[in-house]
Amino acid sequence: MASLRLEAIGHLFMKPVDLEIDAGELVFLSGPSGSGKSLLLRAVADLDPHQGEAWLGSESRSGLSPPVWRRRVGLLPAESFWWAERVGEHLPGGDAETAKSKERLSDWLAQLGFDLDVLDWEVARLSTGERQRLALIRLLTQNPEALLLDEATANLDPANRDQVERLIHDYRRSATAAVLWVSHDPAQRQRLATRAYVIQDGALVSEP
Ligand SMILES: Nc1ncnc2c1ncn2[C@@H]1O[C@H](COP(=O)(O)OP(=O)(O)OP(=O)(O)O)[C@@H](O)[C@H]1O
Repeated sequence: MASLRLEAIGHLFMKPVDLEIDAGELVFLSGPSGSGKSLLLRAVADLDPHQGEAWLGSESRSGLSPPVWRRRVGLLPAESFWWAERVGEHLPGGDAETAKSKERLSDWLAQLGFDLDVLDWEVARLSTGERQRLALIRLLTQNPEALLLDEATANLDPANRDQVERLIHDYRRSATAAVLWVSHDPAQRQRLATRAYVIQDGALVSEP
């Protein structure tokens, strides 16, 4: 239930950005390859050196420890990182037996086309699209209050893309989460967002 506010956030390739996303609002961000979209999300998540400050409601990022900030402002990177052998090891209560009693987790898995036995799968066998969908579920299990999504549907076919869009929509509504979504897809912007920005010459420009 908090807005996400960027105050003069800048990095090596970008002029400082001021942007406020209301609680429950979804804002799109696009721009040419290499224009600095991912670096901007990483700066907001405090993963790279940068200037400026970010706020979640009235709480500043610098007032919170980095792990707490990153749990509350969840980043879905374009390429997810997996550190354990099996999918379920990356999720709280992520073994198939416990997950049965976790209605939300099993619902999310079903919504994205997985049975509970996916939790026993080895990460090494996951396709790119499976990784992407499971990384989203992993992120949501941490109950983030705001989302930073880096091309969340880039590797998906239209049916899976629609399912992911729906899940993010439902989560945004139920958690009243502010969402900043990097996407190259103008049709996706038309479907989902009321406000969109593009990075041009290192600056954030509002799109009509
Ligand atoms: N660690 C780094 N050191 C130096 N340059 C970097 C580093 N990370 C990214 N860059 C450069 O910064 C620029 C912006 O990168 P970024 O990943 O933000 O682009 P992007 O807009 O997300 O592009 P794409 O749409 O292709 O994903 C690129 O030119 C990239 O090569």
